[in-house]
Amino acid sequence: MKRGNMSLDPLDSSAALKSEPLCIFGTGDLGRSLGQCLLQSGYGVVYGSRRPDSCGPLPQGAQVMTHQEAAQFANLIFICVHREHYDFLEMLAPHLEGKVLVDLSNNLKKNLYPEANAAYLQRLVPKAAVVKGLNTVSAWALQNGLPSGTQVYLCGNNEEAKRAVAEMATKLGLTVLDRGSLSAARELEDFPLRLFPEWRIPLWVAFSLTAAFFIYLVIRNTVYDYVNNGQDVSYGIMVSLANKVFAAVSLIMLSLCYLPGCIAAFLQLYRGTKYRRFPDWLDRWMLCRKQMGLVALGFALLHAIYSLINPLRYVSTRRTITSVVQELNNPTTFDNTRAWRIDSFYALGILGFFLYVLLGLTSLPSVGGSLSWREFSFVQSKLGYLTLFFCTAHGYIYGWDRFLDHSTYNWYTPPVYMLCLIIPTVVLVFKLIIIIPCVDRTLMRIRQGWERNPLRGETDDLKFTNL
Ligand SMILES: NC(=O)C1=CN([C@@H]2O[C@H](COP(=O)(O)OP(=O)(O)OC[C@H]3O[C@@H](n4cnc5c(N)ncnc54)[C@H](OP(=O)(O)O)[C@@H]3O)[C@@H](O)[C@H]2O)C=CC1
Ligand SMILES: [Fe+3]
Repeated sequence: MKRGNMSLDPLDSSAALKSEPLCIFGTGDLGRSLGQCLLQSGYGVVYGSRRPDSCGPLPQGAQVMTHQEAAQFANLIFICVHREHYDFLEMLAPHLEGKVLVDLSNNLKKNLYPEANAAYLQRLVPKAAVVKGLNTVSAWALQNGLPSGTQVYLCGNNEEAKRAVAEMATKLGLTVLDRGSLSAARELEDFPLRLFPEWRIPLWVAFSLTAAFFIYLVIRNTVYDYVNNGQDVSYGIMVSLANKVFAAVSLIMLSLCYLPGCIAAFLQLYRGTKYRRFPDWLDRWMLCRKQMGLVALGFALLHAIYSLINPLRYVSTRRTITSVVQELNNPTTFDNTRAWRIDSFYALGILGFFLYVLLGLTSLPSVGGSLSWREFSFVQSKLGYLTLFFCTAHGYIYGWDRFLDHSTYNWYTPPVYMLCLIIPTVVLVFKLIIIIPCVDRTLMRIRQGWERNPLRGETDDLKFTNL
């Protein structure tokens, strides 16, 4: 490494930064993985370490020296050290003057310190240009190859410093989002601490529905049988009853993926414009539709597995296979209509489940990304409604002629398969209304920017939504 080749002019042009080595302080997990990526992308890497002679294996081609020496070799320095150990940087401050310091640190929990780590670093080394960023990628992901287009965030007060870091990140295959000045650092540091934010509502809905249906079924089936008929059917809780709950939750959650789209369409029709904000609750609901659908798919999968073992249990506990075969072969006991009903019930269930899986697959970024916008919206909207239709029909055929039979209403309560058909039916009826040609035409015009009452401009309320 020739020192004579490089420019020590701080915040030099990014081209100069690229030709000179980049420096990494810290030879831990992140430092090593980042160094390896940078070397693979053609950058030279020099490590600054407390113990340059005994710091463990480093990526091939990297050099290691003391912090002070390493700092002289580069203008861009990645700080891969925990914030708790930043005090050594204060002593180094004179050697870091004018350098770009990239703060990658994260904390163990929110609001652990009164100021953001990057702001603290800036305070320790006031004459350096601190850029906060890249802290959302893990050492593991760097080592195992980042999926192309992985988003990273940057913020900092020095535009040129940010540009240099952004250029380097782009070369690593990352997509950079500039979040503004260093005051955004705390927000960036909180990103890795988020715990499934988009999953919270779907999981909460799934948990609540499961608990409610489970309790409801235990009371109206198990307890009812015990009290009224003196029969102990509590063994059914583990499979039959659970299977009913999974089916109901899955169907309701699938319909909840499509209900907000219908509500939004009616709102746009009512308002006569798409340029007004949806209520916050509707926005939040729409943002978690994908997760809602995946949770619904999970429950459908459970329902499919439980349904497969359910008849086996039935045969082994209540009847023998021979008796079932005898029943089927006896023309006096064989009911053709019932057979049609059962076969249609299974066919619709299997088709519904197949489409469900297809929907789930296209929501994977690697599959969805390979589809055009039209293909994606065809699968998610048209096939989605078809899935909902099949699954709802599967439920209706299950009920068949029992909807009007008063003996199914134990303690005057409707069975779960009826309850779980309410929302899907409402959604399908809404959709039918929306696709009536005159309604559909008006909605299309609104979505293309037409306004019924253009003078009523609510410019601060602008919202462009593609449903
Ligand atoms: N690991 C990860 O996936 C990610 C980590 N981060 C952040 O990167 C930073 C480093 O994480 P990680 O690499 O996992 O941590 P490690 O503990 O693996 O490495 C930290 C490195 O800091 C150096 N160090 C330790 N103590 C001191 C000290 N007293 N003074 C100076 N340097 C010291 C050491 O290097 P040496 O012995 O060479 O001096 C050590 O290897 C943290 O702030 C973390 O939040 C951010 C995103 C992802
Ligand atoms: Fe079913």
